[in-house]
Amino acid sequence: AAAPSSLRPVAILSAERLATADLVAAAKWGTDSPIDDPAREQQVLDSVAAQAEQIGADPDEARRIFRDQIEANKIVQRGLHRWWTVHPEQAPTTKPDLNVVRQKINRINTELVQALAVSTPQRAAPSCRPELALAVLQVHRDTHPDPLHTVALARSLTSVCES
Ligand SMILES: O=C(O)C(=O)C[C@]1(C(=O)O)C=C[C@@H](O)C=C1
Repeated sequence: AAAPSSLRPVAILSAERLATADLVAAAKWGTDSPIDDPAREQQVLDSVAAQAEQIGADPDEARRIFRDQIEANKIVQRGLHRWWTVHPEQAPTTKPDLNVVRQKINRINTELVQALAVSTPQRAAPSCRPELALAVLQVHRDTHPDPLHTVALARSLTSVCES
């Protein structure tokens, strides 16, 4: 069997980050908090750029990749809010604490910055796209995401391969 790809943790952590979108969507559902929170996005981007720099990775690349992660998160949140608008009986009945969810997102962000740094050579290689596609298929097989999360996972990874 082939050696496990260093891109696999990147795909797994991206899927874990997307799973938090369900919690964020539930936290914001029925409140005045909009899905788009530019101040929080800036905080996330500044933080991952600083963490990347600290471990000798490219901070601008971290910003680029996490912009995609955030866009993907919003795809899931918007999709769920639309779904719950049409099917109110399926809307969540308990509201997670957004600050607690953000602490979880922060932890995943740190792990993802590290996984991206480890996979720098693989991300620069011509084999990145097929390797990443395989990693996504493996995550898909292991986690059985719904179509919304599948689409969003692809969106979250668009800048991971450097060429
Ligand atoms: O923390 C939030 O409020 C989120 O919705 C999560 C998140 C993210 O992916 O980090 C996504 C959209 C917001 O604009 C800010 C941040």
